[in-house]
Amino acid sequence: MTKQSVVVPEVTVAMPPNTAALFPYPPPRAMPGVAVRKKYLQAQVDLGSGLINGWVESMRASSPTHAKAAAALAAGVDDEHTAWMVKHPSALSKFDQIVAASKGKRIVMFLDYDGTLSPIVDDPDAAFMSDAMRLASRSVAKQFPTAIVSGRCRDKVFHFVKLAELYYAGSHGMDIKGPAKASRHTKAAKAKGVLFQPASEFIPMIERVNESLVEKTKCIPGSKVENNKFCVSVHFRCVDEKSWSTLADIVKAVLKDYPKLKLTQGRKVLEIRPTIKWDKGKALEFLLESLGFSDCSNVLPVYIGDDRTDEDAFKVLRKRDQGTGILVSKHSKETNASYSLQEPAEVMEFLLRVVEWDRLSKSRPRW
Ligand SMILES: O=P(O)(O)OC[C@H]1O[C@H](O[C@H]2O[C@H](CO)[C@@H](O)[C@H](O)[C@H]2O)[C@H](O)[C@@H](O)[C@@H]1O
Repeated sequence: MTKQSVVVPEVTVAMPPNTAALFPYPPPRAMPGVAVRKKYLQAQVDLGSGLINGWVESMRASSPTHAKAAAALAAGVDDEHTAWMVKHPSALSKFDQIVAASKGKRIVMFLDYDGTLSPIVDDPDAAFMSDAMRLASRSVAKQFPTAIVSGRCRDKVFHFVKLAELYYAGSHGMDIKGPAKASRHTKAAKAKGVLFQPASEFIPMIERVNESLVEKTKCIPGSKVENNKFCVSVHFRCVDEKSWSTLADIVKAVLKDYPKLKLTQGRKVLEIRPTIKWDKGKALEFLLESLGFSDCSNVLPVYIGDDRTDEDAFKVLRKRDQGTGILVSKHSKETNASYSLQEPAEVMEFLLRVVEWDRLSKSRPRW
């Protein structure tokens, strides 16, 4: 791939012609229980009447912090979880299987940030990464091309990670940049300075919606609006559950004036983003192409993430029948990932094992 075809300072992605398809009417009814859990896979939130309540239900179901579930898991009597682990085994216990699949292939590492490299905390501005995790990520990036793929704005996630040698795909992949300095990976792939911003025309609109949300959510204690440049997050984590529906209704009311924006759902967060067909899955494909792996069979993308928005990337891996998707979760969730890890500490262990395995592997072709 030539530099000219990779460096795209501003690219407009065609808007879907019919937004009605994105906001169906009449909306499907909210589903309780297992069905709600299955809705986990559907990141986009419908704005129709009643569905915001369905979303609130779904948010409760997909963030199982309730004592009962935790106790069942601790006591080893959660049959559903046991069955889930059979389908999505630990990437640590299946480590040999994962690295065997990479034989003769280049690993490219994709890492989500919140809940994957840093533990989930109440204050989004305090989601710091440990020094040990930073060292592990740096070691990974020495061996393999490595990208951080986050819902956060690129500058903010860089501020947390602080590693110049990585690729960063911020705002759910709507803001992609290559390493500041050329590395052996970037030299090989001629991808230094990659910049892709398919939603730049939305920045003024995002600023307006951010201001409006800040103003209108002031009345909800604990709510927080975070401007992620190409998207906006409205945080529910510190809001009393009794006020979740009210907060969701406020978001929905603001969004009514912005038909070119849509809602997606994360961990106790609603995310407002442009209706362009771009997501973490597309970002993964873009980065693979930029690295010169578009139609290659000799690449093994490994994507590790914890959230619904990461499902777009897991889906791409499944569709390509290539690579390894790893969901970070202690609880059973519908997912397109093949493996699981319980928490960031396990992610770090996995990364260090991959680095060590690669060092010891004499047969592995080098860059
Ligand atoms: O794609 P990610 O890197 O996982 O980013 C998704 C969102 O992550 C952040 O929110 C989440 O983490 C917070 C800190 O632990 C937590 O307080 C919040 O409840 C989580 O949803 C970030 O603040 C959002 O802007 C990202 O969109």
